[in-house]
Amino acid sequence: MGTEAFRVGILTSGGDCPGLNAVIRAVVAASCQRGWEVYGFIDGFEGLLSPVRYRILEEPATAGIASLGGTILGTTNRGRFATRVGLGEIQRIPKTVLDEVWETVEGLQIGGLICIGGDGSLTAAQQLFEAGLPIVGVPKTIDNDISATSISFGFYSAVEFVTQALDRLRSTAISHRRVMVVEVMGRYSGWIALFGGLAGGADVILLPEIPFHYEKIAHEVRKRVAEGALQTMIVVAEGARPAHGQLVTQDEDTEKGLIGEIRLGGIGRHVASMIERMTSRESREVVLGHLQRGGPPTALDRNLGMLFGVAAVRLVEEKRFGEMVAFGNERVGSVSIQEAVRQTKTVPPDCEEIVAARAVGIAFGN
Ligand SMILES: Nc1ncnc2c1ncn2[C@@H]1O[C@H](COP(=O)(O)OP(=O)(O)OP(=O)(O)O)[C@@H](O)[C@H]1O
Ligand SMILES: O=P(O)(O)OC[C@H]1O[C@](O)(CO)[C@@H](O)[C@@H]1O
Ligand SMILES: [Mg+2]
Repeated sequence: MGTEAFRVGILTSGGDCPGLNAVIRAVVAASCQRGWEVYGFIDGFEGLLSPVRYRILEEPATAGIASLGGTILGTTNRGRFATRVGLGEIQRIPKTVLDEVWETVEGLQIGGLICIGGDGSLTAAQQLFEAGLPIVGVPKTIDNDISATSISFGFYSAVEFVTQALDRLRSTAISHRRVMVVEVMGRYSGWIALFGGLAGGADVILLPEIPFHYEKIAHEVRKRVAEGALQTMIVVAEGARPAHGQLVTQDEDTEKGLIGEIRLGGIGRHVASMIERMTSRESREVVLGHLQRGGPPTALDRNLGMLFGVAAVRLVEEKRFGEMVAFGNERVGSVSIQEAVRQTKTVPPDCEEIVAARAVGIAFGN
């Protein structure tokens, strides 16, 4: 690296996620070990545009942040870097925006820019790399929808919260003999619904990957009532939809001109009202929403964040730009960002967890 101070940039982009601060902490600590300076850009890629906003991250100031939820750098999934606006739809970042990023990175003499983001932000990072910028990617997602890494931080923190929420909701559902419909995040992937639903003892799990039939769910509820069950717990992924129906979305942001990914949400209410109508069992819906993303990371997610941060610094040191840290074969390695964002990782309908769930009587509405 030579003796002159090397400067690395870091940013967090997309929805926030438990474990981001653990990555930031590891990047700062590992960079300091090498005598590098770390510039943390504020509010994701937006901080690279005029007026450029960054903080110089020093080692002592980041000690202890790994246990904190959110990101000390701020993040956004709205603005001038929209690349994904629906399942499989990719947009190009305007050249004027790419040119401005170039000027910032060149002007500040950033030798490597570590972009921590989900599938959309990494698609943006790939476009910056193609424009010649020294980009290294770190996958972050509560949705677990990034292929090429078998695991990413944030997911298990979200699953833990869903599990605890189901434990609580069951006792009130039992007391009132109700059907409880719990809507969870995950966008177009059902991982949070599946893993949270299994751990939390759901009776019915509705996934984007398995279009459902209301009649099948109603049949399940009636069967359970006939068998003496006091409650039925239904977990529905925000991206789940009936076999002959549409995704339920919240379009207000797009109407307000805030460009970014389509917002999903609202299917829980439809399921609860249909099931109440079809079975005459009182039903309630609960949307867990951003509670799944907030709060401190689990121990696993802190440690994963640390491993990913250290690996990202190593990629910068080795000038392996265009690569993303990835977990596979029980170790941390890397893959090209291009490869990593090519496909959304969805739940295979015949995966081990679903086969096991069916074996213990959990229904999927199909
Ligand atoms: N500055 C930005 N301007 C516009 N869109 C952005 C910006 N930064 C990220 N995005 C968009 O936000 C979306 C989500 O980002 P990303 O995939 O990184 O996060 P995520 O973990 O999937 O979380 P979420 O999808 O909830 O934001 C993507 O569609 C991406 O294109
Ligand atoms: O911050 P927002 O725009 O509400 O994002 C919500 C989305 O972000 C995620 O939390 C993470 O991708 C999704 O599960 C959810 O659809
Ligand atoms: Mg995403």
